[in-house]
Amino acid sequence: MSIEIRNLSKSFDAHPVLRDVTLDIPEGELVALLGPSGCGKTTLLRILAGLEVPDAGEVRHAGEDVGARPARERNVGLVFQHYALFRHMTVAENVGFALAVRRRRRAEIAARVDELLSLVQLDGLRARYPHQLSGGQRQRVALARALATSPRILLLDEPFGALDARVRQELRRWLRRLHDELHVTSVFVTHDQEEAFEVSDRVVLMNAGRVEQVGTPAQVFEEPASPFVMRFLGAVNVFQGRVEGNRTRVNELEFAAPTAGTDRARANVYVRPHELEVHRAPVPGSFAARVVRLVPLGAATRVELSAPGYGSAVEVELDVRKGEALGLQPGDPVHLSPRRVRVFPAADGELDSLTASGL
Ligand SMILES: Nc1ncnc2c1ncn2[C@@H]1O[C@H](COP(=O)(O)OP(=O)(O)OP(=O)(O)O)[C@@H](O)[C@H]1O
Repeated sequence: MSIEIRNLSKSFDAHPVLRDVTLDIPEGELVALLGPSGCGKTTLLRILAGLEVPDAGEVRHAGEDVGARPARERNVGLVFQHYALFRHMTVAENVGFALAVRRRRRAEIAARVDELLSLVQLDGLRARYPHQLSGGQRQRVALARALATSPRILLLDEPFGALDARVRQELRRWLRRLHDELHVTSVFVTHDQEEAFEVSDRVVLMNAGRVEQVGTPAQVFEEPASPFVMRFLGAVNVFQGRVEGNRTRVNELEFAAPTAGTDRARANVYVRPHELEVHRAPVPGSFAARVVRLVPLGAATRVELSAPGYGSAVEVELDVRKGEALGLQPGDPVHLSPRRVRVFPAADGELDSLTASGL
């Protein structure tokens, strides 16, 4: 079932938490709401579920305004980070609970529970109690329970947030495969970029109650719409520039002018660490730097450098073989050339915060 969100706003104690949020989620898509803590992801999810009432705006399911429908009539499945299972019930009883409440026939419940337990690959654990399960298994039971009534929409709020890194990774892949099988329209809240990218068809980046950008993982990473998106999606170097005509100048280097807000005299040039090339000798478009530290990261090496005029903490990520070929050592003089940059107008006050962070 598709979800259309129109101009949603919500405040708590006069503090705006959602500001004019508009979003379309097509039928069968898995969308991740991604953003820093407090940006309003959970509030948006709770409004979709009917657990919270917006101050303004509309939520439609397949075109129908569901504002007046209470949560139990919205046919949505919910999985929360700590959506505790019933402790005194077995796995099978937990999964069948919603059907028992609806007074479905015993045989029907048993068949559906079998089907769901096999779907979440927990057939063998049906007689166990929640305290006899691992955290990952519990969340799979919670998901099976949420799916019991065949909801048309699945809402997941940091479902793997309390699990350790390896289990999280396994469950992400598992959830993605499950979604490919079921195609239930799903909204997944996370503050973890990797998780959002791995699981979802599209990512909704939220910041301070607003939607900053919506796109596929590749789109938001490759074409960030704002400095916020650029900074939120991984490490980035920021060089302060001056806009001169249709160029942005950073010391001796020139880049394109920002596409929006060109009335501003200052712009920031953003370069991802893997998009900076390291050379032993100067090349056109390069600037001088000195290696401070090398950090092995497995398949890549992080090189930390200082570059007068560019910053005392410039970061480069090198493929490990390229790093070996260059044979870098702390103290080595090198030259850096950006392979790809994004240029955004500098916001008021941004210069100060960048200066404070060491640039
Ligand atoms: N019932 C409530 N009463 C008052 N303030 C609330 C309530 N629910 C949420 N808030 C506030 O609204 C803001 C947004 O909260 P929300 O839980 O939606 O953010 P979030 O992006 O999901 O954050 P997190 O990732 O930390 O869960 C926060 O400042 C929070 O303190």
